[in-house]
Amino acid sequence: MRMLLIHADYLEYEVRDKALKNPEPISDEQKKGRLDEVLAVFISVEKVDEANPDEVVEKAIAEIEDVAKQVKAERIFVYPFAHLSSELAKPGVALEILKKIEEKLREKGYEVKRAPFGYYKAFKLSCKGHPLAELSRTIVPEEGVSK
Ligand SMILES: NCC(=O)N[C@H]1[C@@H](O)[C@H](n2cnc3c(N)ncnc32)O[C@@H]1CO
Repeated sequence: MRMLLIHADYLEYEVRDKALKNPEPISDEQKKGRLDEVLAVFISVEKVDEANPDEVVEKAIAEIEDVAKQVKAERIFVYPFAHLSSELAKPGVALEILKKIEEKLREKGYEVKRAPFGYYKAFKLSCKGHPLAELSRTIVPEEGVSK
């Protein structure tokens, strides 16, 4: 799994077109979304993650929470982003992993939104620009090392 974490004044998106034949079904309300004072987490789920999805979810949560605490972010935007890797996991597995990350972060008390899966989306992002505002992490299952 590859993650790009951006601490932002806001992130807003608007769904444009389908990027998959069968994208995630969404309500009209989910076609647009915005969070202010947010840690935006752009995530590419990778083929290697298919070996142990639950472990990858746990490691991702740990990394995201570590950064959220450092930048004092209470809101997290989980953003499916297929552009951080050339070894992408199958859509079905990727969506399940992203949903679990969303659910577990919410259980930990964060306000969480997840952008719709399987669509092209317009988005606006206002990065805060402080030293910890732009970070990346790589997560692999089993003995993998998070960077
Ligand atoms: N920016 C627009 C976009 O990325 N759209 C992507 C994601 O929403 C989603 N997607 C498919 N596979 C994956 C994956 N392995 N990891 C994350 N998202 C995925 O499906 C779209 C087409 O790849």
